[in-house]
Amino acid sequence: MSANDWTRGIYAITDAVLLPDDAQLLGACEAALRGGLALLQYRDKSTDDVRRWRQARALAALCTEHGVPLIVNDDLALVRRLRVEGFNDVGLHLGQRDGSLREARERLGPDAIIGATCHARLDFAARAAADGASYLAFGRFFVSRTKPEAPPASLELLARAGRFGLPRVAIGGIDSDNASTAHAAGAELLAMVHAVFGGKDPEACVRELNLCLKRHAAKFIHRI
Ligand SMILES: Cc1ncc(COP(=O)(O)OP(=O)(O)O)c(N)n1
Ligand SMILES: Cc1nc(C(=O)O)sc1CCOP(=O)(O)O
Ligand SMILES: [Mg+2]
Repeated sequence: MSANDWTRGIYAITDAVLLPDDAQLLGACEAALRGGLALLQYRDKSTDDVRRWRQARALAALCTEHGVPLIVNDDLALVRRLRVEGFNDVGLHLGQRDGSLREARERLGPDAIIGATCHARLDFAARAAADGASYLAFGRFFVSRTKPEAPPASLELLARAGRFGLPRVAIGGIDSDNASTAHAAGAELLAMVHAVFGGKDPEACVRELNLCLKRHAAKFIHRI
């Protein structure tokens, strides 16, 4: 099991354009992990199965060293293969068109982390929660450089999504300027691609994001 609490904090997502080869991918992810991630997602939309397996396996080993769960985007078969190899902390993220969450839960068992994209829809969130999701992802909340075409969502949705009792992920254009706003609106996890992997220093960037969250939490505690 992972040593850290994965249910709150910074959730970094890889990008094959920003990190085009193994050395860049692993170097940037190791730096981000040193900065203090709650979760790392391997997101590679290519059909290069050999590369996807090699990279996912290397990331799973890296995440195990840091006690942070690796989440694989879209690909249940890849997650199952990694878990057979002993990477028991590897989980899955599914969008609305990525197959049945209920079936993924049956195949991966009760302990696997399985996340669901809910866009701006509480009905999607209700179904995902009933089907066994571990977290619910909403967005996009801001202008996204990685996925500008993702449907927009407004922050007030996050408070209403609290009724499901699952960690809420905010995604889409999150950065150090707006992270505390999304956190204040109810997101326990802040997912981002460009803010972490679009710059030169993922470690410093994740440290700064964690500081933003800490400062925000301290302000809140001070007020009550
Ligand atoms: C944490 C998180 N939230 C949302 C998504 C988007 O998933 P999806 O809608 O399936 O789109 P793709 O990422 O597959 O293009 C995500 N990957 N992670
Ligand atoms: C993969 C993805 N899904 C989104 C959604 O809204 O469902 S937004 C997004 C991209 C997030 O990247 P960035 O932090 O660079 O905006
Ligand atoms: Mg998907």
